[in-house]
Amino acid sequence: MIKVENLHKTFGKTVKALDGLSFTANDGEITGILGPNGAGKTTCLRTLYGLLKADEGIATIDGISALEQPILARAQLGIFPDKFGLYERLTAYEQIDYFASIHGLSGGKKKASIEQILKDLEMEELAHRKTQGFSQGQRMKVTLAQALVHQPKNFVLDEPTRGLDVMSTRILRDYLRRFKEQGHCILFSSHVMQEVAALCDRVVIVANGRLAAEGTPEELCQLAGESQLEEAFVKLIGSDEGVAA
Ligand SMILES: Nc1ncnc2c1ncn2[C@@H]1O[C@H](COP(=O)(O)OP(=O)(O)OP(=O)(O)O)[C@@H](O)[C@H]1O
Repeated sequence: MIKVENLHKTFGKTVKALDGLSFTANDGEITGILGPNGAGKTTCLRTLYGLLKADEGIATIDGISALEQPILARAQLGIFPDKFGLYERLTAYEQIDYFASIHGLSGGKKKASIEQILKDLEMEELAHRKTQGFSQGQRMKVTLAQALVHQPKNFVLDEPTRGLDVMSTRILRDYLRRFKEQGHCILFSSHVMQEVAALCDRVVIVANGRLAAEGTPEELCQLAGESQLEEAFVKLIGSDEGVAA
């Protein structure tokens, strides 16, 4: 479970990226953070990864403070970055092995974890090929495997489908649904309305660094008195700037 309470972050003297943001992402659910450009989504996620220190507030992953115990909190987290930084001279297996070692896995446990994730992602045949020349879908699978080889309970993705082709997006969506069914907590940021409506159990709408509304897509539509999430979103934040349909 990921919890954010009254999170504040100011850059320089004037840019208030987070202004008291609070929300919870539960286990067994996919939670989407939806907000226009500059709303504070990435700043919030970077605080959870331990890459940024909030000025004020609480951010916990399974009850562990990302601000006070960032390394321990980070160990409970799989992170899917917005760019796939693969080491092209290594094989897929070697890359996953490297990330497994960073997460403290070794010996038989490491081997078993790598074999499990290769099986889960149906990528055994790719395992011993160098990643140079991999298709986008294959690169995405390696990135997913790297993020999840230590079997974290929580998975955070920053605009995961940005730049992905249709096939890769489908593979990713299917995997996220399966991961959720196993009881994991999934949190992803997006400003793509269709993606959020199709995948999320709960949506957290962020605007100007604050929570504008939260609920299931249906609840948000009801709250705004609209039948489409896109219309509800525009009504709830009072603008349609920076949002993709
Ligand atoms: N390192 C930084 N230094 C200065 N300002 C920053 C920094 N990081 C973010 N900001 C500012 O904080 C605000 C929130 O940015 P953030 O990247 O969190 O928004 P976002 O919701 O992820 O936007 P997008 O959808 O465009 O990625 C913006 O005004 C941004 O310019």
